[in-house]
Amino acid sequence: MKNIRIGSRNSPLALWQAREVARHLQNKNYKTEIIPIISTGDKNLAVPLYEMGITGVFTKDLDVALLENRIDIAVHSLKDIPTKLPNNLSIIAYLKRDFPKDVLVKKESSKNKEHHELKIATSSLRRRAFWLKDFPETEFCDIRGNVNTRLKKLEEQDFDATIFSQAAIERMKLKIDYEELTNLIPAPGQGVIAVVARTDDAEIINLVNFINDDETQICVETERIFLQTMEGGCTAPIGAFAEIIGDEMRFRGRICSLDGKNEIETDDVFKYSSEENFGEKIALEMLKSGAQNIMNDIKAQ
Ligand SMILES: NCc1[nH]cc(CCC(=O)O)c1CC(=O)O
Repeated sequence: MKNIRIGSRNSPLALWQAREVARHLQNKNYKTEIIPIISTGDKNLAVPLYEMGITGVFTKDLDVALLENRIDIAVHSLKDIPTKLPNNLSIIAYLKRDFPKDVLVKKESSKNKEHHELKIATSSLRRRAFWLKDFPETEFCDIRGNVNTRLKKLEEQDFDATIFSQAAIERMKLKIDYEELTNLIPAPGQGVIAVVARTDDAEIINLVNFINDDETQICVETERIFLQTMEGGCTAPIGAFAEIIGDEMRFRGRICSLDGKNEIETDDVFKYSSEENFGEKIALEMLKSGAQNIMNDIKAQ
């Protein structure tokens, strides 16, 4: 039987996610091999991602490995995958979403501080802007590195708290206290593990198909088309979260100016269909009702 070569970034979270995909495949008696690949985004930890000016810093090196046939599939956090993939690469499966939310982690000595008193370390434009909307006085600083590195910096450096994806903390089984941030709409695709392969590799596509979760796919494809329609190639604070409730979809989307002062938000419940993706329609309506102005301001800065 074919040995499936799984490419992964070298971080503990990425490797956990790759092993999760491997476990599904092994359950069906497929042989797997995990091949760690150091990504551009992991090599340069000094610069915030939004300043690197390129998308796909975490995925590019694995894309090349796929196209050079050094691996058969690449496993990624969906939110790290740009909305447009290189020619001949496609997302071929989404694992069931587990934890979509962001969480706040405070250091022990700051645990009694209120939200507006915190100095927060994050390099996410979205987390910063959305937080500033509710607590405009908050001080922020940049932080990079994997989850463990960021937790170590939290203990050692001069800030009170940082914001993580809950999925990261739960997958790594970290024993730390956190607070769920229900107001902070997650990044499109957050909390979802995705598998990328060569579009013309029918054998792998058929073989991996069984791990796809259909509900997750419908939700994240809506979120990602929303993102793609909104951003037009520029990094902005954009959140999107879709969930299926009965035979309806609830979709929450938000775009915010960098300082959190202007924002356009939507919270809709509608009958979804697998033929029509509502993400584009919702984004176009929001662009008309003010989101375009916010995007233009962000581009000008
Ligand atoms: N930006 C880095 C990143 N990309 C995916 C995850 C976690 C897994 C996920 O949310 O799917 C993280 C860490 C974080 O946001 O704290």
